[in-house]
Amino acid sequence: MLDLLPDLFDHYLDKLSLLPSTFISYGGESLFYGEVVTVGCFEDNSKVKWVLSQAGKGKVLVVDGRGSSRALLGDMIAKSAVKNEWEGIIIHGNIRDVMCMRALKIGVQALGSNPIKTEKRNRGEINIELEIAGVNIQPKMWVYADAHGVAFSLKALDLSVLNE
Ligand SMILES: O=C([O-])CC(=O)C(=O)O
Repeated sequence: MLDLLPDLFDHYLDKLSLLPSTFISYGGESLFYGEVVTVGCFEDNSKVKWVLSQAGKGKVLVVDGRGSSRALLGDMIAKSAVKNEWEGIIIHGNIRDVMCMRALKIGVQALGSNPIKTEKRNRGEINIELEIAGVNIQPKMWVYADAHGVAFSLKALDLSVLNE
């Protein structure tokens, strides 16, 4: 299965909030979903690095870069996320090492790329409520992503109905 969002919206239109931003899929997996973990940060990806060094099976990290221009994710941090079994990473901001990302078995979506990394000064917050492009995002919500974009739901949706 490579397309998820069209069927998901056919079944669950009222339960989903689609992010209006245009994300680019950079990871080796274009379709991914899971329970939301959040980070909010500005020009400092210390918390992104720390969170992705923890166990992530069934989870997707959603990062609000709050208008940061420097890269909030690179290949080393993404490799650590793969090792720790994260399903995916969604960055409302930029990433780097974009060609390496394609080889990694993980979903990565971001607004764009920037070759310069941030300064790690341990600033930023983990598991806070985010407001991205008018969509309220809370930890433990569920997120679904594919080439069509990124959509959130309050609870996990039953995907078995999509094959009916
Ligand atoms: O360390 C960083 O900020 C980003 C990076 O280059 C990597 O993850 O490889």
